[in-house]
Amino acid sequence: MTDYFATLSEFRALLKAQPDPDPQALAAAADHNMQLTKPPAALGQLEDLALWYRSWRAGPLTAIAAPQVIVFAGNHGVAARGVSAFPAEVTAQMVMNFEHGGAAINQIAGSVGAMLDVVSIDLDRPTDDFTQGPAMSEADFLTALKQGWDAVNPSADLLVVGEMGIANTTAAAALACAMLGGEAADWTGRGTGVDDAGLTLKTKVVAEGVVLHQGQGDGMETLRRLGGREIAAMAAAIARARHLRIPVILDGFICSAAALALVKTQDGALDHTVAGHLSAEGAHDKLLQALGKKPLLSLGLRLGEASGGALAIGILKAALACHAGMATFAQAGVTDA
Ligand SMILES: Cc1cc2ncn([C@H]3O[C@H](COP(=O)(O)O)[C@@H](O)[C@H]3O)c2cc1C
Ligand SMILES: O=C(O)c1cccnc1
Repeated sequence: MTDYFATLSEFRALLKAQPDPDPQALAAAADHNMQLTKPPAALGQLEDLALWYRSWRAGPLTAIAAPQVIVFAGNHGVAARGVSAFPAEVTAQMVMNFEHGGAAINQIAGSVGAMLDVVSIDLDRPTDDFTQGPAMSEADFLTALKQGWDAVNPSADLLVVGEMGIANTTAAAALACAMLGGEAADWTGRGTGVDDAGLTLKTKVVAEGVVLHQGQGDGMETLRRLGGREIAAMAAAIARARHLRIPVILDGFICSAAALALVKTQDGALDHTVAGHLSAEGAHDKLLQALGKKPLLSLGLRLGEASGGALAIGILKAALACHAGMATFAQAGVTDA
């Protein structure tokens, strides 16, 4: 199996040839789970998570030791339409903040013991305004996909991807609307906190983009037309993780829109992912329903930066710590039912 791509059709071919979960590892994990010192299913979803995780990472029973968080940053031409409560320069300023350890994601990643990588993609060159034409040329789109693919650390044992890009809730709403249908208003939320007039304008901009680009191709083509560099990179990183059998926790609304583009291109492309949290951004619940994912956490976050996904690393770590570290009934001398 080839593990790189020089063209978009090679990227699509890679998506088609992705590995599946290991049924033997899953059966062994289920058997082990039954022997642990607790009533059956008493750890609820933690047990499902452990079994799912082990089905992707066959091999010795171990705790999660090397989670990776990647924040991709990109700028959006559509920001010039006034769709964000903040100016576009904040994207680059926040990248500096990530590098100096001052953002929310620095603290959250640190608190769950994850390494944090920040990848800026052509911040000086915003994408084109998607209400005028495709956001990215094929060459720019391919470059962003490669940045995402390359950013995944092959020795990570869990991945969370997130983003920074002023105006990217507009791009994410347009992606969801184009791929899932409905009205622009169904998918457009307040992002960084636009007021009512801002929300009306933002909804109009989303509708214009969807009218221009809807039905022009598969998920990848929609991503090129309505997405952004950081959104494309997130999609490619999620795909690379599958290639490396690294389970992925999805973050909020924007990350979910990137994920949607993958699964609209290739059925099953998100089987190695779970939803970390439910974002307070308007349409995230509907988007997660479309992905068939139930969020692990619901804490009212509406930040992005991989923050909600990174918080859920703690849940997955605990699930695997129980699965790998608990004694069996036989080992502990506890009487089984
Ligand atoms: C200081 C600051 C830090 C952030 N961290 C993430 N975002 C989030 O807000 C942006 C999306 O919202 P919109 O579409 O309304 O621009 C993205 O950059 C996202 O990551 C931030 C936004 C700001 C202002
Ligand atoms: O859920 C998200 O990803 C989100 C919501 C609001 C602003 N930025 C990101």
